[in-house]
Amino acid sequence: MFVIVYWFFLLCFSITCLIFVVRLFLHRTALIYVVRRWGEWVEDRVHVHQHFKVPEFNDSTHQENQFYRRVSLYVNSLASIEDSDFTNLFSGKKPNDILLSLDDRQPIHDVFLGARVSWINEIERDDHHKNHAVSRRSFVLRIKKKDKRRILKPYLQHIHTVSDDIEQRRKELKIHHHSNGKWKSVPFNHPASFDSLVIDADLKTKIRHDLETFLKSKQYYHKLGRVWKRSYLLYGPSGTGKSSFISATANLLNYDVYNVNLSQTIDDADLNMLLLQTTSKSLIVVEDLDRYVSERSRSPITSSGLLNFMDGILNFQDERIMIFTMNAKDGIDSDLLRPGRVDMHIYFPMCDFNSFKNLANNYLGVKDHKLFPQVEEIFQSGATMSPAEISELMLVNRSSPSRALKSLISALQSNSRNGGKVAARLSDSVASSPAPPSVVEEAGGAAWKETVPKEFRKLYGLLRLKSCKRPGSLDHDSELMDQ
Ligand SMILES: Nc1ncnc2c1ncn2[C@@H]1O[C@H](COP(=O)(O)OP(=O)(O)OP(=O)(O)O)[C@@H](O)[C@H]1O
Ligand SMILES: [Mg+2]
Repeated sequence: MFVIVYWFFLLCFSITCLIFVVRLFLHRTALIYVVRRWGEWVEDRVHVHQHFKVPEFNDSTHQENQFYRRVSLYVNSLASIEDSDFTNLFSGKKPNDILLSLDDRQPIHDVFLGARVSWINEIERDDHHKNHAVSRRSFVLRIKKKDKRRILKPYLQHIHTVSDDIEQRRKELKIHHHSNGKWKSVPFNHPASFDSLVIDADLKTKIRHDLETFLKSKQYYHKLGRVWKRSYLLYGPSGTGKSSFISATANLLNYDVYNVNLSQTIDDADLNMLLLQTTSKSLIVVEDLDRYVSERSRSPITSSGLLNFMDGILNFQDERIMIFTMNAKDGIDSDLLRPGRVDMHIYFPMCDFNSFKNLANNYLGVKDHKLFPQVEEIFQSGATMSPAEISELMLVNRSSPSRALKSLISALQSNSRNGGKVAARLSDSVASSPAPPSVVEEAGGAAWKETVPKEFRKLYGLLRLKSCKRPGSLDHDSELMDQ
C-alpha cells in the first residue's frame, strides 16, 4: 500500500515538474506563440468564416471610401497591434507622439462582444490600369459565420464611434474670429487645462461630468426633439478665470472655438449666417454679454435675433456648446438667462485662502509655508484679490516663494487699507454672488410655472432651500429643468 502511494505522489510530482519545464521552455523560447498560432489555426479550420472587404477607393467613381479611413484608424488603435509581427512606427503631431501602423498583409485580431474577429490589410497590384500599375489597398474583415448575425452591425457601429473619437482627439484646434460676416481662423494653442484652473474641486468635477454626459446624449436630445447643445453662463469679477475656463474646456473636449463679437456692427441675418457656418463639435463663445446688453440700443441685433441665436434654432442635430461670460448678472433680462436657454450658471469668485493655496502650489510649488497663517488671517479679515492678480505676483517672484508671499501680503494689506479697489471688487463679488436657483426661477418665470408639474416645483423648492450659497458654485436649476 505504502509503495502505491509513494509511486502515485512521485508520478504527480514528475508530471507537475514536466509541465513547469515545458511552460518555461515555451515562454523562454517564444515557442508559446507558435503553439498559440497552431491553436488558432486549428480553431479556424473547424469554423466557417465570412469575409468583408473594405476597399480604399470606390471602384466605379474612384472616390475615397470614407469607411476605409475609419477602419484604418480603428485597426491601428487596437492594443493587439503591439503583438503584430510587423508594425510601422510614425511620429505623431504632438511631440514624443509615436503612432503604430500595421504593415501590409499583417493580420490583427480583435474581440467584440465575446466574438473573435480578425482584420488583414491587403494590397493588390493592378498592372492593367491605364497602362501603368496601381496598388489597391483594402482591409478584409474575417468573422465567424455563427457570430455574424449577432455582432456585425454593432461592431461596424462601434468602429464608427471609436474612429470618430480618435479623429476628434487628433484634430488640430482652431480659434475663429469673424470680420465682415466671415469667419477667419488661426491655430489654437492655449495651454489652459482643467487641472491648472483654480476653482472649487467639487464644482470642477460636476462641470466635467456635465460635459461628458452631454457628449454622450445625442440620442436622448434627438428623442426629445431638442437641439443637441449645452449652454453655460460664466459670471464673476474680472480676472477670475472665465476666459481660462473656456480655453480649458476647448482643450478638454478638443473643440474648435468660435468667438462671436456682438459689438461688431452685425445684424440678425449676419448672426444667423455666422452660426450656420460654425462646425459641429465646437464652442461658440460670447464674451462680456452684459456689456453688449447694456449697449444694445445702439446695436442692429434685435432681442429676438439674439434669443434665436442663443437657442441655436437654425442648427439641428449638431453638437455645440455655447459659453457666455459676464461680470455680473444683475440688470440682465431674465428671459435671456432662463433655463433651457442657458443650462448652467457658474460663478467665478475672487480669491479666498483655499484658492490662494492652490495657486501657490501651481505657481510656486509650495504646499505649506510659515507665512501661510498670516495670509489666511488677511483673507479672513475680508481682503481679497483676483486669481489673475495673485498669479501675476507669484509669477514675477517665482524664484523666491518667501518674497512672493511677502509681496502678496503687502498687496492685500494695502488693498484693504485704502479699501478702494478691493472694496469695489468685493461689492462686485457680493452683488453677483451666486443666488443659485432663486434667480433662475424668476428667469423661468410664468412659463416655467405653466409647463412644470406642481410636484416637481415643490421638489425644486426643497432643493432650493437646501442649496447653500457658496463661492464658485453652480446653479443646478437648469440641470433640473433638463431632466
Ligand atoms: N481661477 C483661476 N485659476 C487659475 N488661474 C487663473 C484663474 N483666474 C485667473 N487666472 C489667471 O489669470 C489670467 C487671467 O484670467 P482670465 O482671463 O481667465 O480672467 P477672466 O475672468 O476672463 O477676466 P475678464 O472678465 O477680465 O475677461 C489667466 O491667464 C490665469 O493665468
Ligand atoms: Mg475674459
